[in-house]
Amino acid sequence: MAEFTWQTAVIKIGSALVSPDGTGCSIQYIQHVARFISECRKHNKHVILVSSGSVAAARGSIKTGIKVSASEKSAMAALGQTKLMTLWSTLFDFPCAQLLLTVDDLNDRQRYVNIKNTIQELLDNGVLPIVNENDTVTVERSKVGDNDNLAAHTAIAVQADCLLICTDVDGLYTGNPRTNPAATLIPVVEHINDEIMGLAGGAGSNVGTGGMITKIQAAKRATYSGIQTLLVRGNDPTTFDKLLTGDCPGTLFLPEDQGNRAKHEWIAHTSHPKGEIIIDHGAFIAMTERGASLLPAGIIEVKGTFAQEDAVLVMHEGTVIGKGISEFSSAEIQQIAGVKSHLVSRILAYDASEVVIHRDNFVLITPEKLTHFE
Ligand SMILES: Nc1ncnc2c1ncn2[C@@H]1O[C@H](COP(=O)(O)OP(=O)(O)O)[C@@H](O)[C@H]1O
Ligand SMILES: N[C@@H](CCC(=O)OP(=O)(O)O)C(=O)O
Repeated sequence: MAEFTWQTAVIKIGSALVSPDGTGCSIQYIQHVARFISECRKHNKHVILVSSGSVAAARGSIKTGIKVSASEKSAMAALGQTKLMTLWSTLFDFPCAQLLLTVDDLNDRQRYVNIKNTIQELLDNGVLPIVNENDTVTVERSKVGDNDNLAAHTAIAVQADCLLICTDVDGLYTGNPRTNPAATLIPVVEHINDEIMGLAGGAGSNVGTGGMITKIQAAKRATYSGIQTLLVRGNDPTTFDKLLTGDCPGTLFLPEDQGNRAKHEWIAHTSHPKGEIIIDHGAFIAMTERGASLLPAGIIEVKGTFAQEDAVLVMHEGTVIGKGISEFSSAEIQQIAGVKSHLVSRILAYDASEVVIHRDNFVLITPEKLTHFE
């Protein structure tokens, strides 16, 4: 069994653990998770909980058709979230706080920073942050869609050093253990490649949403950002006894790359680009070989409509070379594209930055990496 240590963990609990029979919510399994969280906090570790189960908790309380409509599901989420928070609160002798997030919150730089600061403030005050997707307001296009990936985004935002995903199987198997008795548990994954992605099937219960696919996606997102990710069986109390002794049961996904900064992680993995800036060859060489910032003189064209501080793609000869935070809106860039930096303030009639994308707000991205995180 591998060993692992951590200081700040995001712990994700699936619906199957919150609602073992798919209707309502029960402390049957989550009491063990709560005991683990309380023990960790006594050892000065920071924990953020991402809890699924609001929809399952309300099943049977909202009249629905055979096929649950979007509004029925939203109503269930709204009602069930209250049940969920109440249940968790009864299991701790410290306060809990509710954070309901959407993908728009994570993609907007200002809101993302606010989420990070809010969680830090709660942790500093001894409060347990409990996160869920805001299913009441999200529509398909704005959903993270599953709490596995939401937990990974949260771990990146708070710069956690561990993502712990608790589910109803021992870990990642070579096939779905429910349907393939020959499937064996994989204790350690050093690199998440297509073969590993191919092992995952869908949800194992009628309450789960993400299945193993979203767990591996989440593990890839987190490990790309230097965050070790552990997938364990959360409905077995001995799992948490082992974790408390530093053992790690289940499947440990090793971090890919230490040292990424939180901003670069957000730029590369979480932000959704709102437009494109097409640059000339001189700017391409400067940015890819000399680590330079993007100056207005190197801009040929701007596409899309975006505001200052939005994430944008940087393009050269039809190829994405990276993502960055723009210091200017698309309208302003239309005015300053191709001009020398010392003329920018005169053209825009205010004391403006002389760079369009500062190097610290830019991440070179290969097309493969970009594809993965779209
Ligand atoms: N390769 C695999 N290894 C382990 N479990 C798998 C695999 N492929 C599919 N599964 C299924 O994924 C399920 C866990 O995902 P899910 O039902 O969404 O649980 P949760 O509610 O915890 O998110 C397991 O119960 C199992 O049936
Ligand atoms: N936001 C949803 C959770 C969706 C979800 O990801 O569920 P699961 O796959 O069980 O972790 C809810 O609270 O029901």
